[in-house]
Amino acid sequence: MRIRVSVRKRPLSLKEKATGEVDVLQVAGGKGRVIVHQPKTRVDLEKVVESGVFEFDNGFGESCGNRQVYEEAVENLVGRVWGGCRGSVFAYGQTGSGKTFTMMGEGKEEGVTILAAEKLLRERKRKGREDLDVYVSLFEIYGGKLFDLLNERKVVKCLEDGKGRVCFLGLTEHKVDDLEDVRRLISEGGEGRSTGSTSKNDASSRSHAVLQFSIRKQKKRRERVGEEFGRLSFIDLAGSERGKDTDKSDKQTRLEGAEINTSLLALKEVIRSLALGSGTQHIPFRGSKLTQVLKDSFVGEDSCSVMIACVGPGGSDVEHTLNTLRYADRVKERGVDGGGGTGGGEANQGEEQMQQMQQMQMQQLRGVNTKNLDGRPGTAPSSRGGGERGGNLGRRSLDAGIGGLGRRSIDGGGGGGRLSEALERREREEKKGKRRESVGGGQAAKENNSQGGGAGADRVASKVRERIRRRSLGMAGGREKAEKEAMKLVEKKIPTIQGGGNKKEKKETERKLLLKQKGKELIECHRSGMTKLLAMVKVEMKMVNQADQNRDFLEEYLNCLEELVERKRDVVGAQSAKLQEWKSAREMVKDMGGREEEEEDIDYLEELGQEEDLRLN
Ligand SMILES: Nc1ncnc2c1ncn2[C@@H]1O[C@H](COP(=O)(O)OP(=O)(O)OP(=O)(O)O)[C@@H](O)[C@H]1O
Repeated sequence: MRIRVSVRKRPLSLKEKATGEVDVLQVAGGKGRVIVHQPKTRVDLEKVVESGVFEFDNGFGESCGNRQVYEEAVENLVGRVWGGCRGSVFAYGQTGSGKTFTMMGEGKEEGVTILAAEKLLRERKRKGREDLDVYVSLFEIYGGKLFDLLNERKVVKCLEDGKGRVCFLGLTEHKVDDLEDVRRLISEGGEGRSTGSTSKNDASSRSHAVLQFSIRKQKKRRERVGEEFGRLSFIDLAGSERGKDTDKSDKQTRLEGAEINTSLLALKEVIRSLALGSGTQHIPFRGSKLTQVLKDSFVGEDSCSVMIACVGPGGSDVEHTLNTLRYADRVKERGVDGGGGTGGGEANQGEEQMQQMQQMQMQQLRGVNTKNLDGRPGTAPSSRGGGERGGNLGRRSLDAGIGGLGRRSIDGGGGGGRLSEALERREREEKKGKRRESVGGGQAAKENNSQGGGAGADRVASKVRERIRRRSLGMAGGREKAEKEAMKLVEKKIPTIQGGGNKKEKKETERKLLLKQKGKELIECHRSGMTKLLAMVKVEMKMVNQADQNRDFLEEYLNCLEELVERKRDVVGAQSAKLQEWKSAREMVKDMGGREEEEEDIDYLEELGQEEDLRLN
């Protein structure tokens, strides 16, 4: 599996220009080098600009059209489909960053999907492959379900055949002979897509849209459809967003936002696992509908993918832009050959995987070839800073410009800065004799108490213990009450099941069931997150000890730490997405006059989430 990663910057919109937005993004001459300038005010009120440099396979500035994006990033993949390849092109980015514009086009600017269709149809003629037909299907993934956008939004099932290949039950495929057919189908399907409004985009796509071109052999007698020869999927992912972007939106939009983020995290997790593993590695394709659908594009020797990371240039979006670029950077680093795993059970990724990751980091470090802006071999690893206590690495005053900064200096340098600050703090605390252990989740803290677990970890552990105690008391003393409540719920459900309940009751019951389901998912997600964190803590302990004993290990240590922090963010991100889903479901129940039965648990989880955030920051 190979992933090419490109970045596309859109121009400032009229609205942004009117509000005086500053362009903080520079794409250097189509080479794939992207520079982000992030204005900041330091604690001493000095204004500084942190500049970060990222490198990708391609970079497209605001003056590049869709055709250039297509020719440089996608065309090659289209050609490979005629060799039987299963490929995918996916656009990732913040809401309003230009994903739909790039994929589907707008006005006279044709999207890369149309341009790819043009080549597919042209090649068919040129190669004289009239024995093969081109089919188009278009569906969206919304709320964990698939809807056929070319067949009145009928529900489609995503299954696997005996050979482990993904197939779509109930999805209509439309044979196309010319480009007009494709244009018509795309515009027809686009009308049925779920859209909503966020603070960043008035017509935001609230679903992942998947346009598939299937190359099929002509069907033989008795066959319903011809055998598939190759497949090319274009995925216009729903916008990644932060709670802030949807905080003024309605519950539905927030619930959608949480689901979108969950599936994007699952996609990242899949790519990460693919790059880590050999064939025996578990790949969590079942983490979301999106990853189940994309499975074919990621496994197998003939699979190939292109990611187009879309970014906005505005200063107010710089956090988003950095998030997108970091996500893309991870995909690029990970998206290498190998990754042939077909996915087994939903096993937890434990210590073994972390060790593999550690090894891989070291290998990467040995082969690292980072350049400074001027093209000279750089010193990025050391500029990541721990050894130099580089709290200010990657920071320059406005006058100083950006020259000479290492790659990913915001990410790396800033991270290094945080690390060195933390090290300094630790030293200070040690001197005062009140060093606090700052690693580990609740469970981990419990286990690590013998190693001097500090107040933060203790607090989490005591909360867990308190919760377990309260639970057990409730079970011992309140069984009767619980049974009564269960009966009440069943009684409420009976009229609905018998079809005799009124609409309101039915809705209320459905919402309560949804709330219960979301609660269950939240707790499962929390539990698996804790297991992952625990595995990470074990690796961290080893790393810290090694780095303490052997200073030569410091650079490897910093790289591993960076990876660990990223993984912890993912775990916390997944937990807060699930928490958000649960909260939206709870609000829906409250609206119907329902009671909050699990408030206590959630207060606890919210607090835990805040603890995690504190620990990561
Ligand atoms: N490269 C570009 N050139 C000119 N205008 C662009 C470009 N990219 C995006 N735009 C404009 O920006 C706006 C938002 O773009 P678009 O709808 O494609 O964003 P999106 O990433 O798909 O958002 P969402 O995830 O919310 O659906 C549109 O009005 C579009 O015309």
